[in-house]
Amino acid sequence: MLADLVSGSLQDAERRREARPLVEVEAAALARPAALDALEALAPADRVKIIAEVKRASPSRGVMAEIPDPAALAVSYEIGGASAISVLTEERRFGGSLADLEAVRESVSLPVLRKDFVADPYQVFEARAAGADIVLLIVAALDQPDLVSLHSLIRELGMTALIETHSADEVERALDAGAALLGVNARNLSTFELDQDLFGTLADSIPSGVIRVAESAVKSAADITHYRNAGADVVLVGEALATQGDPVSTLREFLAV
Ligand SMILES: O=P(O)(O)OC[C@@H](O)[C@@H](O)c1c[nH]c2ccccc12
Repeated sequence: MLADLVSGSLQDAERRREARPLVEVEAAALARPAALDALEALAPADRVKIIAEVKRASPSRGVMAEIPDPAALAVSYEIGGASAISVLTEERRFGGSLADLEAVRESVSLPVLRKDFVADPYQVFEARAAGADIVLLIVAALDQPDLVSLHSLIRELGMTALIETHSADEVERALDAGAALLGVNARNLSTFELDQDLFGTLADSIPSGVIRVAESAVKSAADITHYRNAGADVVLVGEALATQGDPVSTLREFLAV
């Protein structure tokens, strides 16, 4: 399933590349104002930080939120106290787009994360051209040389990689690749099963100095507390915020733990 998601994203990138060749996207990426410093925005603090996600749909849940105005949702996230905004740009199963990311970028002053199945340098240049500050790299979707080279490119463009893992081996690979912002996804992207305790199991193997991000499976403030107690510096929340009528108060409640 993960392989299908990656190949779908790559096919979509190929289609966009026909309309807009790499040289053009590269020029647009370099013309952007410098990326925001995500490591500073997400640095460990005496309170938990939240990356709030603009998420319409997922393979496991189907369509969950219409989100006619992703920029307005992102503004609510900023008002509610989020430290960064994640935008799904995967089109086929998550219903996102780079246009969503650009709209969000124009409307908030927080770092913005491109959440997609990135496996080709073209997608990294696209992310920067659209104004992303952070790019997700999923260890399970990449071999080690690609993980290392995509991470280098992300840094060369002044951005930060959120390197996502789902096992002890993957944490080791992320650290070998120089991860400074390391995510543990509670959801297995091949089976879609959730394991909310995985973060706690792996947290000790992440050295201090690396920002620890717990991803997925937050439904209530108690889940934020669960991750915080297990050592999370940052929690990434999608569905619980995107499907909420009042994301500002939900976020404030999540941040009050
Ligand atoms: O909606 P949730 O359970 O709060 O999860 C958000 C986020 O962690 C999830 O969307 C996600 C984590 N890693 C991913 C990789 C690709 C697509 C999506 C994801």
